[in-house]
Amino acid sequence: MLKLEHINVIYNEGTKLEKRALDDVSVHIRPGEFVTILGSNGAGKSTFFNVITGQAPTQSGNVILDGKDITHEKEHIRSKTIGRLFQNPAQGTAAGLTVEENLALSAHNNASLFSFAVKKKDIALFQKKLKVLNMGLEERLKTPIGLLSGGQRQAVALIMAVLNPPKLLLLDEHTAALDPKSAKTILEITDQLVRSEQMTALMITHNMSDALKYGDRLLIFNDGKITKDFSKEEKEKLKPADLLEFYEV
Ligand SMILES: Nc1ncnc2c1ncn2[C@@H]1O[C@H](COP(=O)(O)OP(=O)(O)OP(=O)(O)O)[C@@H](O)[C@H]1O
Repeated sequence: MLKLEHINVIYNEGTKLEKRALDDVSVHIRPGEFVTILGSNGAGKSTFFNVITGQAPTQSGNVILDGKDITHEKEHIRSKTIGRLFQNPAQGTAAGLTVEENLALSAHNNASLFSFAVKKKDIALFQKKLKVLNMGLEERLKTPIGLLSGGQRQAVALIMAVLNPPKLLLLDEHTAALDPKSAKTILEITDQLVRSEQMTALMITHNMSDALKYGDRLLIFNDGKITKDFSKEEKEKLKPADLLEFYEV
């Protein structure tokens, strides 16, 4: 589904600030896999996502999505098939627009300046999708999204990301800024949506329990490399404390 072959990313090459963020990374993600990703700060996890979305320049290597080499494809083209959620829900939503206008933007694929115009038939769909969250957000379609709490806003961002299910969903510490209860709710819904829409998803987290509980494969990054690749069966035998030894300090 997604293949990265011998990816190298070096920032500030040839200067004192040179940093090899990804060091000959190769990995094959199979269709429908839900992969969790752990690693210390600076290990290269976000750069890995940035290479997939086209936001990080690669020195060498190839990115192949569904058999197509997208290494040189522009970010805005890739964003049509690759969805991404960030730690800060503000990054995925427009504060000045209402909940329904934000959803309309996603539903109409940001196709024009007026994509946020809400059509009558949209309303029923948005209410149905928001109801799944069990947060009462289906009653708040006319609320400016900036007035929602972080957890509520991230929940809407999640629905926006899967309204037209992407081929690949990248979750970049998307619950890290939320309180434990909201984080749990968002993770449960994420898991449910990934499964029901049969999406391929990659999720970066710093929470070892979540990395073991969710998904069916676990990758561990260290110093620009994938140093561990646990299958579902291997993952099921691990406890959070077992993972500490795989972190380099
Ligand atoms: N645009 C950039 N310019 C220069 N260096 C960068 C840039 N982006 C990342 N780096 C460096 O590349 C390395 C990998 O960073 P990256 O953000 O991918 O790590 P990470 O595993 O996502 O870390 P964290 O868990 O802290 O988010 C770090 O040393 C970082 O400082």
